[in-house]
Amino acid sequence: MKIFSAAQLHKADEATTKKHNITQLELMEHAGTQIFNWLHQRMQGAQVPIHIFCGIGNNGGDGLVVGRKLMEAGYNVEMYVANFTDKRSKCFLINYDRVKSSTKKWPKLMMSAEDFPEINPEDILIDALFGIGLNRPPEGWVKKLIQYLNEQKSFKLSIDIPSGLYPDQALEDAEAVIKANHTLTFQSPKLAFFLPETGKFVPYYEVIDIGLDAEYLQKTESIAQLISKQEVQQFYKQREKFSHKGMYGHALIVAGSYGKIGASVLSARAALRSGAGLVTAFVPECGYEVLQASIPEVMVLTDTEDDLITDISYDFEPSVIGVGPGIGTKKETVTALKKLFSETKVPFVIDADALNCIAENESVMKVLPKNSILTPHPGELKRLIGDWTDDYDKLEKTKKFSEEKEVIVLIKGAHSIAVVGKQLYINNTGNPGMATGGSGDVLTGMITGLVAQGYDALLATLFGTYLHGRAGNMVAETKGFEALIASDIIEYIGDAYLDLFAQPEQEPQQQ
Ligand SMILES: NC(=O)C1=CN([C@@H]2O[C@H](COP(=O)(O)OP(=O)(O)OC[C@H]3O[C@@H](n4cnc5c(N)ncnc54)[C@H](OP(=O)(O)O)[C@@H]3O)[C@@H](O)[C@H]2O)[C@@H](O)CC1
Ligand SMILES: [K+]
Repeated sequence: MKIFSAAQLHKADEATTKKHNITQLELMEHAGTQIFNWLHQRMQGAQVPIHIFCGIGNNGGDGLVVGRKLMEAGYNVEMYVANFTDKRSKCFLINYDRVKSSTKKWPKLMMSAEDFPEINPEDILIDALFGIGLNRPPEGWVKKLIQYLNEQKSFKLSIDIPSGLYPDQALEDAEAVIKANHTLTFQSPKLAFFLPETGKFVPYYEVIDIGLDAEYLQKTESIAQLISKQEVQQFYKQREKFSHKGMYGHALIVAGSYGKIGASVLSARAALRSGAGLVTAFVPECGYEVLQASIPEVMVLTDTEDDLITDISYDFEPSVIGVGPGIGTKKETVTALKKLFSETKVPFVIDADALNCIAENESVMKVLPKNSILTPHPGELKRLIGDWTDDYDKLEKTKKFSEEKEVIVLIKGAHSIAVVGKQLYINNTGNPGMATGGSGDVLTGMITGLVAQGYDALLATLFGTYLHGRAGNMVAETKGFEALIASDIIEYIGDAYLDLFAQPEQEPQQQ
């Protein structure tokens, strides 16, 4: 799904009204009606008090439409207008009048903190103060209003975006943003929903299709893409009946050091479970028995050193090399990596300590193979590209790094983001239970296993990240977040594949 900027959405709005000969007011009525339908379906006429807080722009206009519709349907509604300026939008004003003529009552005007209403914990709050037209942080009594609403225990529903948040710009005042329980957003999720500093204000959201011009949206290059099941279904390569293991590649996993041999076990097993035809693990001598005993399907090559990797040599042509988990950053390992990168012409998946070795040694950075897939967590990313001021600065710096080095960078996080030049692809699976040791080693193995099978670097990155998160979600369904460990993720890779094309269960037919 495409993620558009505020500017693009405003243009889409214009294109829609022009091309389809509908007015902005009709578009607003349609958008507000959809929010009303969403609420009505869930509330079924319940007389829970609903407080709607409207600004004076079009987001406020949406709030007025919702309020009018709810009142017409007999709900217990109170509407407030935060009159922070007199520059009210045209559609707001028309809807303001419509509220009066339909309900015989004006919304309550709020001019200062004295006008804040009393709210009970079981009441519902609807936030229509600011939408994507916010252009500076809320201040004064408006900021106080946001804080007052945040103090309430009531359920908070934001229209389009939690007020105070920019859709695609860094947050300036985290104290002036509605902490929404749920957000109903128009047409496209906003980039802010997926970034750590701003995503915390959007724990749950749903996209409401308000019918913006499909052709315009299709033609417009979005600022990012959200990768969900619908997208990854297209990536999947079906296996052919007359295929053999040689067709699914031979992955080499270079991982582990004394005390961290588990990392190589996790990566190698994950590469196998993802479908690599053959997997060989290259480990320090001390890892030999552990690997042979724990994964009989994996072949093992060992370094001459007992405790660490010092010289990576092998006697076959790997289709891909996954390198880094648990290897440490000792001088000898750095030298081995430099040699590997300069002498080998195969696709690489580079993770963990291999990334640290690159960041700490300019001579290794210089031989970083083009088209590699790098999978840093934020700490490793910082070592690679330097510090950033905010999430957007982080994305810009990563784009630059990706362009300069011609590599794919997967920034791991709650929503992992694959950066390929200027393009951003946002993963939509995973859960907080996956923040556990070894989870990244599993991902490295999975992406390596997919490249081995012939998926190109970008597809392998996106598909692997999706499956990793989906498998983690399936573990969480039975074990919860806390008990989830990295090995569990591997055990659910098969289920994650099956789930790609699983049909939803049919309700049993009534006799
Ligand atoms: N996309 C679509 O197709 C559709 C979009 N729709 C809806 O429109 C929304 C966007 O509406 P919008 O552009 O009128 O902006 P919105 O956020 O309501 O208000 C901004 C107003 O506040 C002001 N202002 C800004 N910052 C401020 C601050 N800190 N403190 C105080 N004032 C501040 C600013 O005025 P300024 O003072 O800068 O002149 C402006 O007047 C969108 O989110 C969605 O809900 C739907 O109707 C359906 C179709
Ligand atoms: K809002």
